[in-house]
Amino acid sequence: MSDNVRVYEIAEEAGASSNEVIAKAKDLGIELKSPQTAVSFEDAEEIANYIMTGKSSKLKKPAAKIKKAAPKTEEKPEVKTEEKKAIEDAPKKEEVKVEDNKEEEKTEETVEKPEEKPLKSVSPKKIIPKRRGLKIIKKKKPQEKIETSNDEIATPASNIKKPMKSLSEILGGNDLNDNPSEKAAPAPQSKAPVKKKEKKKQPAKSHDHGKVIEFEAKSTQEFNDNSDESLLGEEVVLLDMDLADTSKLFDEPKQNQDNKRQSRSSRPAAFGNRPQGLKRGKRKKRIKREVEEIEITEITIPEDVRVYEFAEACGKSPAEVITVLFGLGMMVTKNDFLKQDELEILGEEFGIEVTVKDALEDANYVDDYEVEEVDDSNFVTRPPVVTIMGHVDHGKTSLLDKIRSSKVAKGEAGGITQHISAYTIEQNNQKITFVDTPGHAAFSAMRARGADVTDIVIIVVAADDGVMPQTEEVISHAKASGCPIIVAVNKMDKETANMDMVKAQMAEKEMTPVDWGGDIEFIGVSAHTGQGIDDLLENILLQAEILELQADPDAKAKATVVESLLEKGRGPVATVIVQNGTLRVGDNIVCDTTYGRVKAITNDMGKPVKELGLSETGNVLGLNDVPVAGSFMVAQNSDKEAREIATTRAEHARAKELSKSTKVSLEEMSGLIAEGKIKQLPVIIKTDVGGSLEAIKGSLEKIQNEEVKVKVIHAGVGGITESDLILASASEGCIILGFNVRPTGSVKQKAKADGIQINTYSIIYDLIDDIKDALSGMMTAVIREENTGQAEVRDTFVVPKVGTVAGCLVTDGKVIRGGHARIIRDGVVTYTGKISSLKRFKDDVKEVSNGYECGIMFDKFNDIKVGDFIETFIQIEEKREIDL
Ligand SMILES: Nc1nc2c(ncn2[C@@H]2O[C@H](COP(=O)(O)OP(=O)(O)OP(=O)(O)O)[C@@H](O)[C@H]2O)c(=O)[nH]1
Repeated sequence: MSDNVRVYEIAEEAGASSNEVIAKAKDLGIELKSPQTAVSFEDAEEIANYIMTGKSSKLKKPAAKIKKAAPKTEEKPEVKTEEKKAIEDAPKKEEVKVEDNKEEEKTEETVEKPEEKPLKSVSPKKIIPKRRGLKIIKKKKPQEKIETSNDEIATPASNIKKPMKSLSEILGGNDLNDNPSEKAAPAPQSKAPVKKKEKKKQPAKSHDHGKVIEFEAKSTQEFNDNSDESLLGEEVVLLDMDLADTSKLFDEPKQNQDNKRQSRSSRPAAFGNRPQGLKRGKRKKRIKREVEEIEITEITIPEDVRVYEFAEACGKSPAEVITVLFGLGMMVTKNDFLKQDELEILGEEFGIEVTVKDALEDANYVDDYEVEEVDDSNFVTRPPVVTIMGHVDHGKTSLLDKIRSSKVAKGEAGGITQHISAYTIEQNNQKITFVDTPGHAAFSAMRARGADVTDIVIIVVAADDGVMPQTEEVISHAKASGCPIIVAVNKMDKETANMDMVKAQMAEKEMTPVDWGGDIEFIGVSAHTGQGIDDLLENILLQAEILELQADPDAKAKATVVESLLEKGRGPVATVIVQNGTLRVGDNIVCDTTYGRVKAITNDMGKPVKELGLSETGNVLGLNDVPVAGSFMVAQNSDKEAREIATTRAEHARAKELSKSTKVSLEEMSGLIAEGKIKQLPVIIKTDVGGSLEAIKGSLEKIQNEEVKVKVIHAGVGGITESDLILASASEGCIILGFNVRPTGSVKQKAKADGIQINTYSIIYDLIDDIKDALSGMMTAVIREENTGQAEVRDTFVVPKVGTVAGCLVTDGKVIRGGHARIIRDGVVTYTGKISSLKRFKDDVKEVSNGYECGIMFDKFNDIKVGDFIETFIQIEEKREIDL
């Protein structure tokens, strides 16, 4: 009740301007400065009433009240007629009002307010108008009520004297049949309404609220005399409406509802009583109702949505979402990301259609490119991109070298192709781009990527070796790529070369040669002599012709990154194959999460070029970071555009990474619990090129069993830096693995000082073997038992304060002091422990051999019986190796 009302609010209520309000307030002796000035509710009511009725108790203070009371008696007939109407309407009103249970709240407000009034103004008359929102109507006999109400009004004096009732009193005393006179108590309330009604109906509303009680009461005495019991069996309806409202209930139901809401406002009754109410309270209620009423039937959410975000979108609580998933055995917390299947389940459960929005919708630069740039009207034939795959040492690099007449293999550490590289050659004035893939199994992921940009796959099989395990793997990858396959049977120069053997083995793998009725071309070649190479190239071109490879050379460039590295002095370098358009120096490019401007391009021969055409390959400089091998490089209209796409994608990638770390299924949870035993070897991997990085990371992550595993804390392209050392020191036992990178100067010294182990490698097998050894060392040793001997208990001696000594004969092997032993009685092991004392006669001995007698005592065990057998054994710790 201490709330204040601002002038503009009064103006709004009274339908006047703020200035008018200020002026009228002045008449009442209330000084108001501006529309923002706050006044008490009492004053506000006075002012509003004064504006609307032209009358106010504040104009003539105590006298006015009396005056008001007086005309009331004269005017009562008028009141009565209205009241009569109300009573007549009452049964109808009941039906409507009964629905609104919240009416009780209103009555509480109305009772409190009048109680305050007597403190201020002496006369109870003043109080009575404050009562509002109470309408006590007896359900039956409405006619009687009219009569009684007439009588009541005839006794205004008693009403005036009547002190204000509490809510309970009012409720308890409104048996209208028995005590109609008590309703007279609020009679003075009608003074204001009566006056208002003299002028016009509208303003009267505010003061009519309390009248219903009034007209049904006969006398204050009766009112008081009423007991709660008197209401038993009667239906009492409490309405927060005045007479004017009552009529509106039927005429304008909507407006009436509004009134109901208003009256529920926490505003003081005197002012809040007004039909229009104050806006603040009103708005609140409305908003609440609207929220409740909205039924969510469909939602659109981003791909990575957390439980609480989903719950919010559905208008549910996170607990409801968690409960549903929990019921299905999925353990989630409110911060966990929801998977696709979980979203589907939840959608079904809540009856909500869930649409998953692509989080990268605005940064899907590859899709956008396809839509905007690819125009088949400009298509021309493009050179094929060929990937050579095969088992290690079957001669992929040698073959490519022969084709290009260069010796790439020589420079490679350990003679192994460490990463994908691409080259373009010309055959009969037609270009062919080759992609060389490494032979090691660790690079299988990269091979799969290689096949993605590939038009034709060449599987190299050594004619002397035939199909090897990796050949089989390669076949699967090649088939999965859907590309035409050509088998190059290499090393045909060798005496042991056996084309038919290769064909037969390949046919077993559903790679039937054309001359055997299949569809795979087998070309015998020799990387050494150059035999069959032309034939191979001709075949490639033939296949390309069949494929009708086409692209638009005039479009903006789209290329695939087949390799990436960080080069000192040059920055990030991406080896790309152009798939559409022409990539030029100066192009603004985006490459997944990286972006930049093409600073320079070098072709596969290392020569600077201005542009790369269709299917051509080269190294691109100018990206802000090392891109992921396999990502698409697309030219953008502006630097800003490129940056925005890359930034959005980088943020999304980060969120994804985060989501991975928080997503835990029930299955994983139990795994994690068991993981208390799992030992992790934290590593940081640094490599010279992106391809090696991924391959090493992938291989290391695969090295794990139920007990040990590698935990890659960080993996990056580039040299080992101090920040790597900081990262390593934060993780106990972390090893830094450098592949083709080495720590220098301060980094080396700091690592030594901090005791951080840095292992560098140039051969991937060595790195993997080292890690396997390290993991094996971390595995718990297996304890193996080895029986050493057996002794039979022939006698027992109890030595006071010492224990029982078993007099034994060693029947097998030897018994060792301090060794482990089992006591076997009737074939059952009754004790397992350690031999604490071993004697021959009186002497302590270390061991007693087969056929000799001895005295044996056990550690804290004396229950030894004649006829028991003592089996002795030793425990041998055996180191295990990680088995992969
Ligand atoms: N006799 C003979 N030897 C060959 C031929 N092609 C390759 N070699 C030899 O086979 C070995 C392996 O050749 P690479 O070209 O390195 O084989 P790769 O498949 O590229 O091997 P990785 O790079 O380790 O995957 C080398 O010693 C070559 O000299 C060939 O046609 N005839």
